Amino acid sequence: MASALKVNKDLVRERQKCTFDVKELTYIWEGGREFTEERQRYENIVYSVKELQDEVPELYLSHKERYESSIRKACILQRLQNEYGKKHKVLNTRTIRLVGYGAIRDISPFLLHNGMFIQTIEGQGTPEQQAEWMPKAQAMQIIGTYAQTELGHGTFLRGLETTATYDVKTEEFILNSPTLTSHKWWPGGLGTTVNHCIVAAQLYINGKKHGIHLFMVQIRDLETHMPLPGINVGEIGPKLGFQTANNGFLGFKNVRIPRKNMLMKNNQVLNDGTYVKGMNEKLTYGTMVLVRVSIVSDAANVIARAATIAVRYAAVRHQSQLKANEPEVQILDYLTQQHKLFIAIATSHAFSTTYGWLYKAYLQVVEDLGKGKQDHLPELHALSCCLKATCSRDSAAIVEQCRLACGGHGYMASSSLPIVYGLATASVTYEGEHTVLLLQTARYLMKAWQMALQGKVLAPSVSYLVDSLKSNKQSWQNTPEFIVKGFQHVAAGKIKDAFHAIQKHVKAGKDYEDAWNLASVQLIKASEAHSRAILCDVFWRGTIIKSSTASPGVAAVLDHLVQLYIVYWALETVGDLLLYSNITKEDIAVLKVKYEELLALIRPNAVGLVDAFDIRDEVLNSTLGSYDGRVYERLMEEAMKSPLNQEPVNQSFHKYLKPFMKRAKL
Ligand SMILES: CCCCCCCCCCCCCCCCCCCCCC(=O)SCCNC(=O)CCNC(=O)[C@H](O)C(C)(C)COP(=O)(O)OP(=O)(O)OC[C@H]1O[C@@H](n2cnc3c(N)ncnc32)[C@H](O)[C@@H]1OP(=O)(O)O
Ligand SMILES: Cc1cc2nc3c(=O)[nH]c(=O)nc-3n(C[C@H](O)[C@H](O)[C@H](O)COP(=O)(O)OP(=O)(O)OC[C@H]3O[C@@H](n4cnc5c(N)ncnc54)[C@H](O)[C@@H]3O)c2cc1C
Repeated sequence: MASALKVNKDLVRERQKCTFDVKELTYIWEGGREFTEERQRYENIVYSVKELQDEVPELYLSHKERYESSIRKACILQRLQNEYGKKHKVLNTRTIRLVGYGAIRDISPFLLHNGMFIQTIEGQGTPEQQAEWMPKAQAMQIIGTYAQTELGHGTFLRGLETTATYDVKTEEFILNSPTLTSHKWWPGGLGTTVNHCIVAAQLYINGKKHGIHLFMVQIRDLETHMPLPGINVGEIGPKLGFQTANNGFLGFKNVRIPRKNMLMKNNQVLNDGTYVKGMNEKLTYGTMVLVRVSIVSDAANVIARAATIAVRYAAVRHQSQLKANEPEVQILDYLTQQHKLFIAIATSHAFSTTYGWLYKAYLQVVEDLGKGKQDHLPELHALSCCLKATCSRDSAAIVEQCRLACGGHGYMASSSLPIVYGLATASVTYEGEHTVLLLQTARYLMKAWQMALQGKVLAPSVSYLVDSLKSNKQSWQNTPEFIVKGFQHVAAGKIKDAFHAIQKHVKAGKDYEDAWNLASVQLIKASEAHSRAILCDVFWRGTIIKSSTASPGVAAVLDHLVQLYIVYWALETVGDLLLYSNITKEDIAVLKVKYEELLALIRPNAVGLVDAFDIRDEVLNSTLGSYDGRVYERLMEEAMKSPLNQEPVNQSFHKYLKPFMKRAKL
């Protein structure tokens, strides 16, 4: 943090106004004091390494230079992380990712190694396979990625075209990419970084197709890094964001791998080619479930970054007068600005709380699966799909809202908001495209509704459907509990409507699949409403638990945030509430007043709330959002780093402009 002397006076004043203990909220936000202190300890190590500091801002480097710089830094970070793990304890993935941003600025080319390759060996490998590959992968003697998506298919996994054909004679699989569209396309690190891949391919034994399975494949020589025979590998080029993720393509021509390289925790292929089916074929998709759960946490973190930048900037920035002859006001004092930004703070807390709840459910399912029980797997799949979809989409919308809330300067790359948006919007697509995942949940919701009609016991996350089947005669109350119930009524109403829409099309003679497609806009709306009901319910209940041990000051701000989140969404979806619940026009008028009161209550704590996210300047990397609020000085300092400002006259003047002007005179 900058010394108090240099801090912008508006920020000093804002911090003096704060009514709660910022540190205490940081500990709550991060899941406990020990996590915060660990992260801070690791940050102090990482950010004191001179080699990780940029001489030239990353954005002025070429595509190739940026990649080389990110690899150099990723190697240093990995070494620091390993050393830290040996000396203290293994760092959690959130800390690794967060601190990594402060050095690499964009995505590490090792993200997929650390985020999916290792997890897949762990989740899909037999104990023998884990014993062979885990130590090497953890020590980075082998570097890998998760290569599933192809040019032709990302969503429809059953349509993947890469083949793995078992050769009984040699006890090997032969990998092939039979078409252009079967080439792997997108995997992070695949371009020029990794030497191993987990490859998703269609398994064939004696001409019979057994569907998608995962295979460990070495693609580059460990000494020379040259692609191995039969491997066609490269990088896919620049994208909207993720520039240093080193996404790549990959094709196979008769590449042979030993039988033991198929990940066989679930399904197996024996020496003689006998295929042994596992407990549930969808367990092959297990890593994706874990990453979808993690994306809820990622969404919370990405919003926290954008909110920190935008709120601090709004405290420093003065523009226009509220009253004539009075000084220009801090833009944070405009109610519309508070409306744009405070929901960002509240949403970050909502997602963080929901992640804690979802991750616990994930761990429970993993434990159950270990005992051969898979009862809660469909519920987890449904929850992870709709929450990943909703949280990633909301995060992209909120980051963009924060950027717009910074006016013109939010468009500057040096604000960091464009790069943060690039991260957020990518997550809407990767790990299961938004609409597609909402439809997966809708499939579950349709079954749940059918079960509710049959009077069967429902899983906890959909048990509200039973209540909504009973007629709801209670009058509306403007309490958080009641509004959450209102969201559940909305979700149940939309689920019911979508269900009836399908039935109507089926009765009219359509196949179920066509009826599904015809009802699919309603189906995604039902899924979204279900997500919102879950988010509000979990956030509300989670906050009560957190507040019960917090100091009064912190408990009060947590209460303001959760109420703001719930009331905001009630007002955003007021039409739905009018349709599906007992809310009245008068209740809505009361909610509008309540919302404005909450904005006023949060206003004095706005800067304190984003300070409590405790995001270091290195991670923010923003001219607008740094702790000291030296916005204008930093904008000018960063502009001066432009290569175009390193010489008084650029050569293009003599080469093009001057001759052009001369010709123009004639
Ligand atoms: C400096 C620091 C260093 C770094 C440090 C790093 C530190 C570590 C970082 C830590 C980590 C942070 C990570 C964040 C960022 C990660 C970035 C990731 C990048 C992106 C990666 C990717 O982007 S990687 C590819 C993802 N690509 C998909 O995401 C495909 C979607 N496509 C499907 O996933 C299937 O295609 C789709 C649609 C289900 C249909 O699958 P299908 O056709 O086979 O199935 P059907 O639809 O027919 O469904 C038949 C029945 O299966 C049920 N079911 C389906 N799936 C199920 C499942 N998973 N579990 C249970 N049940 C399932 C379903 O519910 C039905 O059940 P029922 O019959 O009872 O109704
Ligand atoms: C930054 C980034 C990193 C990535 N990293 C990896 C990686 O490391 N490894 C990897 O394997 N993959 C990776 N991917 C690929 C990613 O997982 C896929 O792009 C994603 O799953 C979406 O699939 P798709 O591209 O085939 O989209 P498509 O399915 O072609 O989507 C196009 C449109 O079609 C619609 N659509 C498709 N199917 C349906 C349906 N059934 N019903 C209704 N609408 C439908 C979608 O809603 C969307 O609007 C990455 C992608 C990105 C952007």
